[in-house]
Amino acid sequence: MAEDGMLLNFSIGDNVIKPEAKFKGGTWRARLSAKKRSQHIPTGDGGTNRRNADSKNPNKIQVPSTRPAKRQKTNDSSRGAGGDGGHRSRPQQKNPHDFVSSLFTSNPEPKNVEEHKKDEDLEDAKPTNAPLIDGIDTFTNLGLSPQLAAHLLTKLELKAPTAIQKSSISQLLKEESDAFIQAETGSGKTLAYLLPLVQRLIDLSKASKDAGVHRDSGLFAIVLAPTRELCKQISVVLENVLRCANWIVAGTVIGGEKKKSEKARLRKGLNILVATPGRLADHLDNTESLDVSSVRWLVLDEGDRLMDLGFEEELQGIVKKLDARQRPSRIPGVPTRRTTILCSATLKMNVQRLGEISLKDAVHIKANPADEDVETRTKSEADEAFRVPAQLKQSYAIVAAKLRLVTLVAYLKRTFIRKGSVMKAIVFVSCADEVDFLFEVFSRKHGERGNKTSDDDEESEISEDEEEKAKKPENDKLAQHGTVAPGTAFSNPSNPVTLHRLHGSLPQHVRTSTLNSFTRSTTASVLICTDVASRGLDVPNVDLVIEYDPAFSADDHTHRIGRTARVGRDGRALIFLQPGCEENYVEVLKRGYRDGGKALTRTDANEILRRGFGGNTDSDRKNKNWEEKTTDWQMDVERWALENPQYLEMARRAFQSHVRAYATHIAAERSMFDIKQLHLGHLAKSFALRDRPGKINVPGLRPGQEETKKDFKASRGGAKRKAGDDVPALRRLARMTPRAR
Ligand SMILES: Nc1ncnc2c1ncn2[C@@H]1O[C@H](COP(=O)(O)OP(=O)(O)OP(=O)(O)O)[C@@H](O)[C@H]1O
Repeated sequence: MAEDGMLLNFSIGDNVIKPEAKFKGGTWRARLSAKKRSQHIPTGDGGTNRRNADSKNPNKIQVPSTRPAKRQKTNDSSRGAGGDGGHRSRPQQKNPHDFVSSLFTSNPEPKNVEEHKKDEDLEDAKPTNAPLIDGIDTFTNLGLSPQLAAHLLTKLELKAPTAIQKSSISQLLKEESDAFIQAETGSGKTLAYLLPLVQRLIDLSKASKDAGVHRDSGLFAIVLAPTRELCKQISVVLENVLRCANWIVAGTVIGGEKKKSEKARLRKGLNILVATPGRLADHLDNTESLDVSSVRWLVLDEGDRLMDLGFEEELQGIVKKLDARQRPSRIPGVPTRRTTILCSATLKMNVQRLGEISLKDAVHIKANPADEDVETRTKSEADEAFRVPAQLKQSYAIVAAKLRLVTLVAYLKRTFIRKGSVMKAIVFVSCADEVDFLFEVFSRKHGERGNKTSDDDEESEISEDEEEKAKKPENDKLAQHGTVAPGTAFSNPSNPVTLHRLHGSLPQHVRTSTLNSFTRSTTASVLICTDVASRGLDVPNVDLVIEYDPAFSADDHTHRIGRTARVGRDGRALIFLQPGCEENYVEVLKRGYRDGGKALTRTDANEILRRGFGGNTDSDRKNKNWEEKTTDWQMDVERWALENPQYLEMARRAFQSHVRAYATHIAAERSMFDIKQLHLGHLAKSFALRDRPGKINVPGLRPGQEETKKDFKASRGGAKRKAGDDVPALRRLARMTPRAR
């Protein structure tokens, strides 16, 4: 049943039916309280005592409430979990099971009622990031050597270039000018800059027959990327391409391993270096054997992100050192000036600032030169312009704060109901603590539960199946690290799902192996992660991206959903928005499409719950069984948290970090993600909390503002700034602990 425990307990005979007594005499107040006492309306101690007495009565029966419960009540606080910040005193409850769920009451309604377009009603849009299979455009036509083109075809199975590869290969092979490469996510931008680069080095080898190009010839190109994961990925693509020109040597310096081994690699000699800016800056200062005098190509992959993460100063330093140390090369054919290439799906005009550091008269390379020209649009239009692959089906669900967790689990249950329909899904959240919390909730073992639900017997089969799977040697280590586990919350006997978690606070080797495990997985898998996995990562077969917490900026959103619908494949994305100001974000989502957002649909939040927790029949719909089942699931998670102190602490931390992270949406979007509009009590419920944790150090919050401001100032003063922290103070604050990526 939906209610967890009793609403009213009373012994039969004494209390059930009683003739209504008449009260005469005394003041009206005395008459009223005598009447209330006779009707068992608890007043002060008397009520509590009666309840206690009744709870000991073996004849007690449970009577469901006829009145909808308005607010949750907890046994450990006088503050309402409804989150009104009030301090009304409530009778103390002795038992955590004496609790009334308010999951479906007092939820705000969406302000915009929109016509529901169904996914099936949408026409499939033609992919905009697929290879050009018209037969006219081939890698050889674009100027790549037959040897390299043959290698791409036979060894890497790349039959034709994508549109951005077509534009950039021809441009970068024939001209020395700096360039911005801007194209949708998953359109093959990595090869768009690597192929011309490798071709130029192959050409150099041919031009200098005597000396040839080998590892001692000098470092000719540096590729910088913001994260280690991305650097590793770029380096794998590069190694694969270089298998047809194995005299050209590439290497990485990205940190996370001993500097000594990186130094040894640099000393041996490299022709192409892939690096993170911080680590490269370090080696430029401290590693004598790193000779950059011959560097003629500098690529800044995810150039806008490099700016975002506050790498600006480091980049400026790197560029200055490259300029100062540049010397004429002894290898014939090496260009005299250095070419800088910036690359991203969301390159906007603000990146010109980065351009001013290092780019001169840069050419803007776009996938389709006939596309509307950025230069011809106004600055604000250009700033707003970001495109998502046309075949990507995006939807949004307006989900009330209290219903967020149950809606997520319902959606995932439904997604994985049948084997094979969805292979991999990524769930993005705003902070590391929330990743950890959701991972625990969704991989709960039965021993850790509170009360058993009727579904448990069915689920125990899944659990055994899943445990078998987790025994696989490759997952063993990760299971020990606690980053891979059976996703018990949405697995079913015919389709066990493996759960992964990833964020920036995990040790690097765990991050790498968790990501590898998810990438290589050939069975149903879910990755819960922060934005550490949003940029550039190329994981095959991601069918679905869920933005459980909206991204901190529209750009980040573009990159997140870009993990699906890559190189012409289909993909779906769902974003959770709360009723109220967040609904305005739909307009931002629409801007990502050329057609004004026809491929953007609204998914009904109740429908998600009904399909996840109930059935599809009309009677299911009518009798609202799904509401009870949903409430049971929620109550079960709440009990699990209540009964396990470490999980309760985890839930509280996740809630607090989430609220802090919420305050760090970019200024331009803060009116849509307004922290003052957050209903903290309701939100607590989606963290399995019956009461909202008391103190959250976020400026701008309603209760305890003075105290909050003090805390904010204190933490700002005392904060140690980490590399990669952002410039605005608020974002820095949020990154100190909660939003480690
Ligand atoms: N010409 C091609 N034909 C088929 N597949 C390709 C081609 N070029 C690249 N790919 C594949 O497309 C995938 C995406 O490439 P890549 O990661 O370079 O995209 P991207 O545009 O950089 O995406 P993001 O903006 O998300 O970083 C990779 O798996 C790559 O192997």
